[in-house]
Amino acid sequence: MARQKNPQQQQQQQQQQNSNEQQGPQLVYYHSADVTKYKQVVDAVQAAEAALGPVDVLLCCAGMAELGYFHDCEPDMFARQMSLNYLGSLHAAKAVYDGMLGRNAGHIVFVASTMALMGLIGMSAYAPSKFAVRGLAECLRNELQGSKVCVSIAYPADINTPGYAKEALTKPWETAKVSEGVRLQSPEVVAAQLLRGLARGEFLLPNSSFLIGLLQSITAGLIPRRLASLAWEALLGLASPLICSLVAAEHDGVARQGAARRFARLWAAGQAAGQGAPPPAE
Ligand SMILES: CCCCCCCCCCCCCCCC(=O)[C@@H](N)CO
Repeated sequence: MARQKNPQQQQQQQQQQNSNEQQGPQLVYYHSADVTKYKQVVDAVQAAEAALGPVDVLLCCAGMAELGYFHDCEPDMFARQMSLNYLGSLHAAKAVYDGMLGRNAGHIVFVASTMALMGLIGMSAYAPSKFAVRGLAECLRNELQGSKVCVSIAYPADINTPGYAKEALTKPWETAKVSEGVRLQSPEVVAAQLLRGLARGEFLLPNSSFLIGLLQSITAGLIPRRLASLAWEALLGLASPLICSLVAAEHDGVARQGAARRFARLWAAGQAAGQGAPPPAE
């Protein structure tokens, strides 16, 4: 947890900011916590606020991806993903929310994923946990109208981190193949892009991948737009049904290629039990 200046309150805090800079280097405080446990998150926020003062910007970026074919995933895995990726973000937001409203200042930033905008083979536990983060962010965005607390969300694609290396170990080849279409991003580039959007106070943060930026525009939904985005989206709207059909057809083609191998065990079991139709020929 690091304390950052709230872009919306820049002017108000400029004086304090200046005096902070005069006093010396930026202060950094950390306190590790398991975000799946609400009490631990509350304790971490309290400790951080005691050390540095009230939270101006909350960045909810704790998360992890557990990938695999739906039939290989234990029911517990779905609960774990919801607990970490969704409830983890919820707990952090909840822990700072009343304080931010009390001060009528603050910024809550959710780091979701491209997988909050679309579904993909191998992502049946992970994607819904990120869709849930989007749902929460959109609810809070609307609910916070009339206050000076604001909400933003980012939908980054694959980022080159230790977590990414770890998820590769269980990533179905179809998932890997489809993800190849979007370049692996460096954490620095993603973070810099996110901060640029934050400084502009936008709900939908910009994406460092052009393609995912397009997907963000196409799937932006019921949120307000700037005039410039309206014009761009209206144009894009003409082409997007075609673009989406082509991309989906590409993804479905990859999934079909793997079906015989992916479902071999289940189909064999069905046939052995005398229930199954023979697997469709390729
Ligand atoms: C205009 C439309 C273009 C659409 C192109 C879509 C291509 C799909 C790319 C999937 C990328 C996967 C990102 C997952 C990131 C993540 O959170 C992972 N680290 C978790 O596994």
